[in-house]
Amino acid sequence: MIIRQIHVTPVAFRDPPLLNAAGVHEPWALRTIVEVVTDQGLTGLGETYGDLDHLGKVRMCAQALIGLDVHATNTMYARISALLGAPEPGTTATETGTTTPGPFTVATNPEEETKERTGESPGERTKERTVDRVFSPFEVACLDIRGKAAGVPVSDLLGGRVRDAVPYSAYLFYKWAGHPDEQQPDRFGAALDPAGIVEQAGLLIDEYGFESIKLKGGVHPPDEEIAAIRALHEAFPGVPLRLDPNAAWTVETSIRVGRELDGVLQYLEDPTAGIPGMAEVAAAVPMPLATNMCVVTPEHFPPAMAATRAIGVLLLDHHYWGGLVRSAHIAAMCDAFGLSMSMHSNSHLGISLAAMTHLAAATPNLTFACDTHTPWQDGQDVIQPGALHFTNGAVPVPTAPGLGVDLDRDALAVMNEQYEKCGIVARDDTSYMQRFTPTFTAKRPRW
Ligand SMILES: O=C([O-])[C@@H](O)[C@@H](O)[C@H](O)[C@@H](O)C(=O)[O-]
Ligand SMILES: [Mg+2]
Repeated sequence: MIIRQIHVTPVAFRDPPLLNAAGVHEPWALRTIVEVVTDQGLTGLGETYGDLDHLGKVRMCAQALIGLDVHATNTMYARISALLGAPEPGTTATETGTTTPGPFTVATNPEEETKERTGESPGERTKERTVDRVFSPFEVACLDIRGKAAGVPVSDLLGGRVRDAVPYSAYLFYKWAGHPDEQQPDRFGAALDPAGIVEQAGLLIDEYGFESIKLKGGVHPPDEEIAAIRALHEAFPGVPLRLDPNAAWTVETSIRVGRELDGVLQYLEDPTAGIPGMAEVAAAVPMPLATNMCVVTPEHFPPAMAATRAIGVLLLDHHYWGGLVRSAHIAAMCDAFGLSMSMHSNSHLGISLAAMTHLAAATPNLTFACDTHTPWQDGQDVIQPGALHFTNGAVPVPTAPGLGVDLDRDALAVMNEQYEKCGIVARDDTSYMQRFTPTFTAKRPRW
């Protein structure tokens, strides 16, 4: 099964004004859709970030994969590494480099970003992180093809599903009623205080049946966010709750909030920046700490696990851990270290939701409900309707061959046109926020 063509299409879709520590979501979210076509006419789908710099890398690397067999993912990874100037897989990295925009709310330069995560000098593997992100959509597309050729779902290629449906959590955001320039509230309305957050939770739970709740924090002073969590606890007794301020707090603030929310939170996600700070907090609060910020590459495991454990829960994300098979290896590592697992999300479409669902279904130790931004897409998608749906907050694992989703070519064309017209080329929550609040800074820690 030789790769003959690869189509790389940037798309944009409407995104509500969701608030976070970095600012606010712009009116359009970007993604890149990858289609791999083989000599036998089989097509596989992948989805990744849409920022221009990343898109350029995906396009450049796509050319280098033509002529390879869809099983040759090691060769694909090596070719992408070489093109992006990363060290050969299996050798020691010696250079620092640039990173593509990824899953982190705050855009920092790579050196500061690494320092923040690990508390150490810039990691030497920044380029490998970029390789993982660029490689991921191609790997997913190849697995889609391999599943179609073998007549089995992707979850079977990952070891087989251990659950028939993957639970997701209601991912709540503080938000404005609508984008200020549009002067029209969106259907989700404003959520700026505990009552608004409880109302939003009610809406998402009614529509999707979610049985866990995550609140994106780091927006209001911590006491207001504690009040929102308490209000959720009261309104939805027994429903597991998580709070994620994206490292907007100092170690002291994190410890205070963690202690105040004893018995209320299932876990506290990235309260503070860096492994050393997280370790200090973890030692002083009653609940486990989770992360998608301070452990994002294998080299972060040893410092995160040393002495006092910095984290108890890892949020997996195949978009930056290098695809589905590499993510399964990370899950094995979590098992070895006794870490629990959940799944991280950014604004995404249905190809990603399908890939996330297959991965979570085939990962026995991923036992916490996963994050998803799906409700915020509000029905917009590049896949044909019907293949994925939520029942009691869970997505039944597709059983059709491959990912089990088909591209809606008309929708792809419309979303590509939206990309061309929307005028956004990279996610920038901070600058968008500063248009309305010029004094806003994404400085961390803020409280
Ligand atoms: O969509 C957002 O604003 C989130 O804050 C996202 O960018 C984060 O990467 C993410 O969901 C998280 O868990 O940190
Ligand atoms: Mg997070």
